[in-house]
Amino acid sequence: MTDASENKGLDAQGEVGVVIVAAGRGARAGQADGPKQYQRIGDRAVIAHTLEQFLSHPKVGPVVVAIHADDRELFERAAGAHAGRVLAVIGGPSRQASVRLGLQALRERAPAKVLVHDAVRPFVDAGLIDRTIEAIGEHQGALPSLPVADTLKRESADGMIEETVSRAGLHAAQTPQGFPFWPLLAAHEKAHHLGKTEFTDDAAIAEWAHIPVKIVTGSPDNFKLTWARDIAMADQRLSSALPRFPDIRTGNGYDVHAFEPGDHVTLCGVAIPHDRKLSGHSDADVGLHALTDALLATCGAGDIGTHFPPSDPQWKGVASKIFVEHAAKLVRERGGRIANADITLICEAPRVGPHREAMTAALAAMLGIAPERISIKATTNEKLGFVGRGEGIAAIATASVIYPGEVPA
Ligand SMILES: Nc1ccn([C@@H]2O[C@H](COP(=O)(O)OP(=O)(O)OP(=O)(O)O)[C@@H](O)[C@H]2O)c(=O)n1
Ligand SMILES: C[C@](O)(CO)[C@H](O)COP(=O)(O)O
Repeated sequence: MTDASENKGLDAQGEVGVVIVAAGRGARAGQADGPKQYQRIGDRAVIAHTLEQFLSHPKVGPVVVAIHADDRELFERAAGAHAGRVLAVIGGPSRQASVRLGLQALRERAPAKVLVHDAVRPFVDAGLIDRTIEAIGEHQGALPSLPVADTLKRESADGMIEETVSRAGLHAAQTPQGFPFWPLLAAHEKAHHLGKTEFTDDAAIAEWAHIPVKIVTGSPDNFKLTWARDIAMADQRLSSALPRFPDIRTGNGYDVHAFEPGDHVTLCGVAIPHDRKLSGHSDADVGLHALTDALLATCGAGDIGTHFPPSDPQWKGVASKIFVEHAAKLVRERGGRIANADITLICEAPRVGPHREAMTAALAAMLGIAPERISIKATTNEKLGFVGRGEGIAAIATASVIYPGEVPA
């Protein structure tokens, strides 16, 4: 459970505890693969978003989450690192029962105030939490709500309109609903003992127990995920905003091969007639070797020698295409998408220009990306050094890959 050290969890009147109810089955949302609080929206589960809002709030102290007995694993997986910062208790057969059990788990800690929130309202924000906490008095609860905007109709048993109901003074209730801790716990326990189980929110129990409740301004964003379409809408909203810190990685590679007697060189997958060949264990395609290293570098997967040791006879004379395709496969297995690849060949001869198009097409096929995402350039070394003396060919390569998720903080 979170602790209240260093003033965290304290407001002017004392500690603020939180009960998040997450034990429902989500029958109306009808998700086949688990209750709505564990559905993924954006990059995390609904409940992870909700927990984050409370756990990052400076006035929030101990947090209890009421979960269903069948959902322990789901909860721990969905809440991730947050799971260790809250107390998970088993909820009851109704929201009301889950709230009571959550409040009872806070009894020992006895915070001055308590907020009760639906796990399935992931768009609660710090301002709303603040407004609610501030409005809680020693003998008064606080309810965020919005005035009803639509005209209201009562339906008759035969599906016709029976009457138009005035919306004057009507509000749609949201959570978190805030209360002084002891009066709310007492009201819940009394209702339980009297078998009163009809309350759909805590403000209704407070009303029954004569605890005055003040309205604070809710937030239109703080909607409850009730139906499947609400989950889809929440996901769309978050996904369109993501990612804020996209995980774009760049890798580079460098390789050199010396000339030896022969009649062609293979560069970027294309055989080019020449008066010598490049020496090497494989086909010595220096451009593809540099690119293989660049791709592997984007996911920390070692280098070409790690995967294809020159000491291994099975790679003797093979086309270097298989090295690049292997590296691209490792990238894809990690969810990566290759954004572009850029190779510079450094040689006095042969001339690369006439083969550039064929090289680009070959690389596009190896990487499974569009040709315009590939750049192949060549330069001489101005007759300087080993390249300038025509002793061999060097290549440098850069690859950019976008991986799923965000760069961790
Ligand atoms: N026995 C229950 C029932 C509901 N809740 C929680 O109360 C919140 C609001 O309830 P609702 O939207 O009605 O959720 P469900 O009960 O899961 O939905 P449904 O009624 O469609 O089954 C949710 O966070 C839900 O997990 C709970 O903790 N315990
Ligand atoms: C608590 C609540 O979210 C306030 O609007 C609502 O009452 C929950 O009701 P439901 O019947 O469980 O959807």
